[in-house]
Amino acid sequence: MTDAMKLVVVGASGRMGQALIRIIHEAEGTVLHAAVERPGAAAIGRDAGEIAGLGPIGITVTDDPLAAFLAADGVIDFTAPAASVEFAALAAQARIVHVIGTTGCSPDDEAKFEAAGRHARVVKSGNMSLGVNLLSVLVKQAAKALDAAGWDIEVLEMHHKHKVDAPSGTALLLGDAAAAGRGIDLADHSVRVRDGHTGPREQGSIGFATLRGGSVVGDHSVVLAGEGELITLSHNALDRTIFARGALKAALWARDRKPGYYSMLDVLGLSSS
Ligand SMILES: NC(=O)c1ccc[n+]([C@@H]2O[C@H](COP(=O)([O-])OP(=O)(O)OC[C@H]3O[C@@H](n4cnc5c(N)ncnc54)[C@H](O)[C@@H]3O)[C@@H](O)[C@H]2O)c1
Ligand SMILES: O=C(O)C1=N[C@H](C(=O)O)CCC1
Repeated sequence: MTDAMKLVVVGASGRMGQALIRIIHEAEGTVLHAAVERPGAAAIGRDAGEIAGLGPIGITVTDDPLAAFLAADGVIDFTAPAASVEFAALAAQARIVHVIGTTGCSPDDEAKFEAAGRHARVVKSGNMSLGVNLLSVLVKQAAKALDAAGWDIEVLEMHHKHKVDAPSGTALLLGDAAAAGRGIDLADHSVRVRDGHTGPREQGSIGFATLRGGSVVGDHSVVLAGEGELITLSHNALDRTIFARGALKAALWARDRKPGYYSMLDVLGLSSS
């Protein structure tokens, strides 16, 4: 029997960090090895279980990721772009699994994650849920089937008021799926803001609309708008545990892989769809 996978949660006192600590605590086959927060965070020195609402579990939150990664098998990272870049270098040094859920990363950050995949087993996705990844496959198929001359594609998203990046990682993932279906590059065809006298819609563009408010966990719709009819493909996240469960699945999947840069579609066996 293989030993339980020893996981580090970075960003331990964040919304996702707490959800991850709870999920790891109840899951079979994984154990919380360490919990890391940024220097100066109120959680440093506190018990990780207390922070996540479990009661004490004997893991003290630290601000020393290098020491935390040393004897670990993997790190799960839902933090911020600069922090994830730093963790990618450390995970590559330790040659462990690095599951990255952080969104809002720049192309330069993405290049660093890919480079880290030469030594670490990196899994990165803008959305770790099964539902959104399956939705992306459907969006790709729909965009392929419906020609750009007759069908316009718009991606809508709403998240809680604390979210700091836009469009969401999921919206971009769905936009990428639509672009892949059409055989185009999203960067050359996306319209991320409309304001003032915009003129008519450019044929073949993929538009984004962002809403922020309240405690919405994550709602996404891809609208395919034709003459006289609309197709809407949607996903509503009701609870953050869907992302935490997906991240855990990714860590366990990556444990026996060779070093590389993987997506959630690889984990779910949907990458050839
Ligand atoms: N891919 C997905 O499925 C998915 C799902 C949910 C959230 N997210 C993304 O995950 C990220 C975090 O979301 P959240 O709602 O938990 O945010 P949050 O602000 O509640 O938590 C982020 C945590 O990271 C910590 N952090 C920042 N820098 C750090 C550092 N250098 N070292 C250690 N900890 C550090 C912060 O102190 C904070 O506690 C965001 O980018 C969000 O978009 C992705
Ligand atoms: O709460 C967030 O922040 C979320 N971020 C991801 C995104 O940017 O798509 C996934 C949904 C929740």
